[in-house]
Amino acid sequence: MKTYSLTDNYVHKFDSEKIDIGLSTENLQVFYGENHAIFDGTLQFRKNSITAMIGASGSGKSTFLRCLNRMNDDIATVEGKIFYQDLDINAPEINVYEMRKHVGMVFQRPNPFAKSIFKNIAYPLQKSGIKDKKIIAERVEKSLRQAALWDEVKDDLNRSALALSGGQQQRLCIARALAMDPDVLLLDEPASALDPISTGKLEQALQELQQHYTIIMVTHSMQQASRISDYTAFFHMGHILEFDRTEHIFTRPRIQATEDYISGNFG
Ligand SMILES: Nc1ncnc2c1ncn2[C@@H]1O[C@H](COP(=O)(O)OP(=O)(O)OP(=O)(O)O)[C@@H](O)[C@H]1O
Repeated sequence: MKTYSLTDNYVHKFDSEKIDIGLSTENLQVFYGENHAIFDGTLQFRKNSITAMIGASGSGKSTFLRCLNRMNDDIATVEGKIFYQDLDINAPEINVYEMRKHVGMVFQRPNPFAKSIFKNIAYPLQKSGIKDKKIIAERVEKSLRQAALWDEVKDDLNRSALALSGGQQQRLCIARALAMDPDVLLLDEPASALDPISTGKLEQALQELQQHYTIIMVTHSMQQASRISDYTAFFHMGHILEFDRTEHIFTRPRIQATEDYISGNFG
């Protein structure tokens, strides 16, 4: 395996006076016991954009992503700051349940509830205190439309979600996250279990959503990152070695490790 400098990096910084930032991290460090998994993760995620996180297996992408809505609370020690609308989401006064309504997450494997399509979305809304049936029905429809699933399921919302295809289930999970009205959507390899047609539909849905959300996505597919993301962060051994506009990363990266990774000469 080639060795690369871990201090030679380029992380583009936005002028936050001019550019809206949906989420940002400062000096994020993550430890699993003795294992130092993330070193100094300082990154800004632009609003109304898709940011892809790429890098080899074990480079820390999922660890970083999971910190962004505190999914690592019980399994790792997280140091540094994560800001959502000027709030440090790790501050003691933050209600994690409320915070996750603003920063939603979709996992690698679709994980719908063993309930109807309608209830998959209605149930979390009811749990969050919304009782009005009309509002719930409107939210179900809106989020299914946003996830580009409505046309495929509208005729039978009482069908079991488990009877949907994997790709449909993943879009249902996106709809479920969107129904809570988040600003930020985190996705951990959302298409890894999907066939190319389902992946295409999912990517199309994400590109529509990008107009209204801050989307942050871990992907193993460099084609996917280059097709749909606006910005790309390249991770290596727990370090963010490069962060820039996706077109720069894929056409003229500044860091040797990035160039080797995207051209398949890595390791
Ligand atoms: N729950 C955990 N407990 C202990 N160590 C973990 C845990 N999750 C991840 N790690 C370690 O943290 C490091 C980063 O792993 P992480 O899963 O974040 O990488 P990744 O880039 O997302 O990898 P992949 O692409 O394979 O999903 C690795 O050394 C991994 O072994």
